[in-house]
Amino acid sequence: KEKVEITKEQRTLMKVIVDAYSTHQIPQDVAKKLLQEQYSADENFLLLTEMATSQVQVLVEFTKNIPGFLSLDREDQIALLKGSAVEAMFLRSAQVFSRKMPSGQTEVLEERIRKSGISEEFIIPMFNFYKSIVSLHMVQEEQALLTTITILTPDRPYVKDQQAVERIQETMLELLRKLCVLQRPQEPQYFARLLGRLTELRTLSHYHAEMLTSWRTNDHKFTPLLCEIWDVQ
Ligand SMILES: O=C(NC1CCCCC1)[C@H](C1CCCCC1)n1c(-c2ccc(-n3cccn3)nc2)nc2cc(F)c(F)cc21
Repeated sequence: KEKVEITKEQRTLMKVIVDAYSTHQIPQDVAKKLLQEQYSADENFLLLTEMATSQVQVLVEFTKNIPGFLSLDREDQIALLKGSAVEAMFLRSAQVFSRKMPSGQTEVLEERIRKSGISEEFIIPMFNFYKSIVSLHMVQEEQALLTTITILTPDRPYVKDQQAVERIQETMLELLRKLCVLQRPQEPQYFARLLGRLTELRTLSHYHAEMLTSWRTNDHKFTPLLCEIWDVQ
C-alpha cells in the first residue's frame, strides 16, 4: 500500500493556488441572475459575452499567481492564456452548475440555459459535460488544480518552450494525484477520471465558435477582448 504524503512545499503550493482561485472569481453571480428572471436570446447573448469577458480578465489575474507561470517566456504565457480561455470558461460554467442549490433550482437553471438561445445540437454535449463534472463532487482544491492543469497544457498552439510548461504542469499533476489518493482512498481511479474530464472539455471547446455564431440572436456583437481570445469576427 503506497504511503502518500503531501510535503510542506506542496501544502504551500496548494494554499497559493486555492487562495488565488477563490480570490479571482467574477464579481456578479450569473446563476443568481438566470434564476431571477427569464431573458431573451439577445439579452442572454449579451450576458454571456459580458460574463466571458470578465472571466478572461480574472483568468489572467489567476495565472499570475501560479508559481512559475510568470517566469515562462512572455509569448508563451499569452499562448497558454489564449489556448485555455474557452476551456477555462466551460470548466468554470460546469463548476457553477455543480454548486449545491436549494432543491429544484438546478432544474430551473438548466431549463433557462437550454432556452437561452444556444442551438439545440450543442445543448446535449454541453450538459453531458456539466453532469459529468457534477457527478465527481469535486472539492475546491481539485477544481482549482484542474483549472491550473488546463491552463498549463504544453501542446497549445504557438507555445515555443513546451518543456518549461510541462515541468510546471507535472508539479500540479503530482499534487492533484496525491490529493485524490488522500481524499478518496476508496476510489483509486478518481484521479484518472478527473483527467478524463479534460478530454471531454477539449472536445466541447471545439464547438464554441460554432455555438456563438449559431446563437439565436440578430446581433452577434463581441467585445475586443473576446475577439482576441475567441476565434470570432
Ligand atoms: O454566463 C455563462 N457562463 C459564465 C461564463 C464565465 C464563468 C461563469 C459562468 C453562461 C450563461 C450565459 C447566459 C445564457 C445562459 C448561459 N453559462 C454557460 C455557457 C453556455 C454557453 C457558452 N458558450 C460558449 C460559447 C458558446 N456558448 N458558455 C457558457 N453555462 C452555464 C452554466 C451555469 F450553471 C451558469 F450559471 C451559466 C452558464
